[in-house]
Amino acid sequence: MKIGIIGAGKWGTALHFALLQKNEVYITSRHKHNLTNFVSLEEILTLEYLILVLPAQVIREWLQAHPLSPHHKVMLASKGIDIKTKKFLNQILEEYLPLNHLAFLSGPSFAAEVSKGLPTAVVVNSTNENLAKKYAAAFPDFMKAYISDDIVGAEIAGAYKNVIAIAGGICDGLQLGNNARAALLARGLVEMDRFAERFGAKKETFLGLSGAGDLFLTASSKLSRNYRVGLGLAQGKKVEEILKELGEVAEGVYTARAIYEIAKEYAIYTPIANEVYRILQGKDPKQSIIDLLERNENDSSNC
Ligand SMILES: NC(=O)C1=CN([C@@H]2O[C@H](COP(=O)(O)OP(=O)(O)OC[C@H]3O[C@@H](n4cnc5c(N)ncnc54)[C@H](O)[C@@H]3O)[C@@H](O)[C@H]2O)C=CC1
Ligand SMILES: O=C(CO)COP(=O)(O)O
Repeated sequence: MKIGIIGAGKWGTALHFALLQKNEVYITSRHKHNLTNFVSLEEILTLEYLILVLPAQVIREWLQAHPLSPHHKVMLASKGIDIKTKKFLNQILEEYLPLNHLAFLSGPSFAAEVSKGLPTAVVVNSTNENLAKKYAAAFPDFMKAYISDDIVGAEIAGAYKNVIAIAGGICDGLQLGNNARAALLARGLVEMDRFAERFGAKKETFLGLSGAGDLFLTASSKLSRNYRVGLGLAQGKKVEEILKELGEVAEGVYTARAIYEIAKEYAIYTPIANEVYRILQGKDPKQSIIDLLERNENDSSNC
């Protein structure tokens, strides 16, 4: 299969390494990289099967500047929610290509481990089963690719887990212990599912790789940029300083605001995401812990 990857950050280059095992893979980025088959964007756009791996907050402007053609098929590998429009990334891509030309990649997949060829499981989500199978078949033997049609669930799970991962970093940074982290991840998963089901997502998506799998991976490891943001916040650092030190994208910082605003508009109970948003705005993380431990009549569901 000939594949064109757009974006040569950590995840784009990891996918380039992995997919080269079984495919003819080309890659492009706004800056030149010394990678096999690094070509111009113009050359990439002559290919039919593409993978878009840019930070979520630039996807919309990138698509506006580089309109895709009707023959393109795109698998989006980014995770986030556009804060300007409050749209999920599948909603944005559907403005540029028909749904049956789109697939969305989700699941527990640190680029650093994929680049080492370590065993990884992902999910290719599409309403077009044949397209999902085609992209899934492109993955190498060390990456097991499942398929699903729950695009909304996968998109929300992949975005929301980054916000809970920031909370996980805060929890460990404050040395609150294993009991606290377990409670946080369990209640975070319930919150992710509660939010997503309002937009038609399937509960089973949150019990699988896209939800629980990616959440447990990201919210407990220093390999996660979002978890490391949480560690910095627990040390009292400002988010601007943390992101400067990080030098890479931490999607949860933007997704937290998107979820906070969407949840307010739709009256969805999202206590953990709300506290992460408030901490990013300067609230003392220790006060957030106190507030989250307070009983609330909304807490009874899905214990
Ligand atoms: N790193 C990882 O382990 C994983 C990342 N992802 C997702 O993949 C997406 C990309 O993440 P990473 O590659 O890790 O980020 P990164 O920070 O390593 O790289 C981002 C890339 O996007 C490029 N870029 C930034 N602004 C741009 C613009 N306006 N136009 C064109 N290119 C631009 C940068 O030059 C850089 O090459 C994110 O949504 C992330 O959540 C998903 C799974 C794993
Ligand atoms: O999405 C990821 C793993 O599945 C990467 O997480 P971070 O963006 O927090 O590094």
